[in-house]
Amino acid sequence: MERKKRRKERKEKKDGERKDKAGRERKRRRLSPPSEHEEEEKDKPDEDQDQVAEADADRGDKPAPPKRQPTPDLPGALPSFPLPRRPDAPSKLDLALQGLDSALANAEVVDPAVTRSVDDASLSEKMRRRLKELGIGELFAVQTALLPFLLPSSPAQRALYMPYDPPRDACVSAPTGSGKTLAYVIPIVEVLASRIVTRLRALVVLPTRDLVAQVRETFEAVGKGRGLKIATATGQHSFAHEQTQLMADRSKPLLGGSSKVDVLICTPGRLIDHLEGTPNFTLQHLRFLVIDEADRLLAQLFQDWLAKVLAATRPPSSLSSAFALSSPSSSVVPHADALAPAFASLLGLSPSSPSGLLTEFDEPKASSCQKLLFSATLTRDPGKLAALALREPRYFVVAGERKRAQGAEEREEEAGKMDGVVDFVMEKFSVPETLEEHYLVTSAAQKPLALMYLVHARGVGADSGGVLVFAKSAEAVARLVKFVEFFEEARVDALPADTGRRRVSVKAYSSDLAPGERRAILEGFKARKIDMLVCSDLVARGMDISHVEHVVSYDAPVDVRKYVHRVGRTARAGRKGCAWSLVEEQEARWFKEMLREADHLARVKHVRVRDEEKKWKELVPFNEAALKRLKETYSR
Ligand SMILES: Nc1ncnc2c1ncn2[C@@H]1O[C@H](COP(=O)(O)OP(=O)(O)OP(=O)(O)O)[C@@H](O)[C@H]1O
Repeated sequence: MERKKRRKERKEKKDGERKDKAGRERKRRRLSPPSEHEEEEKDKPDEDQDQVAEADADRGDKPAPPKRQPTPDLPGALPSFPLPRRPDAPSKLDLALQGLDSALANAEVVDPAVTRSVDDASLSEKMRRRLKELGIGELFAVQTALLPFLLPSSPAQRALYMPYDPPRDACVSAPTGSGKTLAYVIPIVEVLASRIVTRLRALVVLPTRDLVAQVRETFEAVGKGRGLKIATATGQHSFAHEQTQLMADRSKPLLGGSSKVDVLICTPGRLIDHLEGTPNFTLQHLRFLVIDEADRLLAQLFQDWLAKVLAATRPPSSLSSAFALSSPSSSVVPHADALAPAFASLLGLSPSSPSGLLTEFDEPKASSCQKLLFSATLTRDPGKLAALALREPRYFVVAGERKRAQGAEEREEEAGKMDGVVDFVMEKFSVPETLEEHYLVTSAAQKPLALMYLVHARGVGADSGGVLVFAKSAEAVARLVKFVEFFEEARVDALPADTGRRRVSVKAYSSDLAPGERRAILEGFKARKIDMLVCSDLVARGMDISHVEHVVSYDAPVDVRKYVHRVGRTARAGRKGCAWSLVEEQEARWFKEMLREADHLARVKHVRVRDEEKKWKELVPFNEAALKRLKETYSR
């Protein structure tokens, strides 16, 4: 009884407290106006709530504070100010194009499928004939786009000097193997073929000696029979030898310089050596300055090479500074021979013949040098491009078919066209359409076996054309070559004597080798005497070996540019090719992230290999034998 009574008292007390609280709340509501929050909750339509939720999801952070509503206008009251609105987030396109050079925003996006018959291009009869002799009947997309720009139909715009209407510069971004070399070689040969006197009129700068040799071959092939003199300067020969090859007259200072060659193909280091140390070496007559693999060269600013080269193409401020670089004895009055028009003012500046009269020499004239930048991964870094002081540059972007097709589905045609620019600006590089890409995740210990599995179970190399294998360093290259040799010995020894016992022949190609050795190995590989070339990133850029069907990144590339250049050694000039990346387990996340950021992951197939697969198991004993021998060799 007593307990029941206490329970009843407790219940009555609680009810009383609850009533008091509700009463206090009612009173508070009567006294104060409804809060903004409450009002909004009441009035907000469902749509609005959805939008807020979407915006929150977009930002991926805490829910936004509720929106304030404008106070309703009361009769006779002043109109209320509109409440501030959160601006819409800028689109990917707006962000990418922000602060961008208008020339780049207006880049010409070229469809890689576009071609043009050599007969329809505005080329000389001699050039058409020569191209056909070389088996070139159709111009590729980058050539189709660039030729009308570099070879306008008006003869005045093909002139060697254009002091009053200088040519515009160009930046060209096109996939690996798309024919960028011919896109500049053909116009240069066509324009220079009209020259009477030999002057240094075209300078092509490349990052490696091997590329210099390759581009020289192209110039010689295309320019055959046109009388142009072509030379290289890479430091492979002595400086004195190069000087004799390049210079016609070094005995007396000549204002117009002297040259035995029309076209010079060189590496930047040796170019600076000649600018600074070869008397009468001048760039004043340059009509073309080509910087191929431009992003790599612009990143190599040793010796400040670019600033010096650009300065040498422009008229100097004084006669003495004109000769400061190549002639230490500036007191000697140079002979006034054929100066380039832009440099003609130097005569008026001559300290020995001060001229008070205004003549044609005093008319301002621009340098006729047209700068042309090429790369499959061209930089869009405004700082680096600004250093080039480009003249009204035109941008040409050969955009991947796949990216354009996707764009066309989703966006307007114009926006689809912008895709190429956006991809270029955002460093999402195109690879050839004919390229198939794969990656395999493996443990570090099983990587050598994974390589040999690709060779013997997936048709990579040997019987299917050449295979290029990239390793991370010269040392890694040497080691891998030894492993493959030991593996092949063990495999072939296990075969019955009547099976032909053909081994995969393998060679190293790295910076450890002398240039002559490298050339011989490359020739052997091109002649298919070598099946597998194991190399460092030395050949990743620009090297054109047409029969390479497979590229294997034995060590994963460190960035997406390296990836693009490595895989681009195959699937060139419209041929098919396969790229394989062996990725160690601990690198897999990073590798995929790298490709995802470049919008490229979806294109690269993940290949899975099971340990119990028959072919894999068959190769295990050879792998073990090779590793054992490798260990013995390196522990000696
Ligand atoms: N119009 C053409 N017809 C047939 N073959 C061509 C044509 N243009 C170029 N080629 C061939 O295509 C191959 C690749 O050309 P090139 O080396 O110029 O490519 P690239 O764009 O400079 O590549 P990378 O970026 O890797 O340096 C070469 O073997 C070249 O001879």
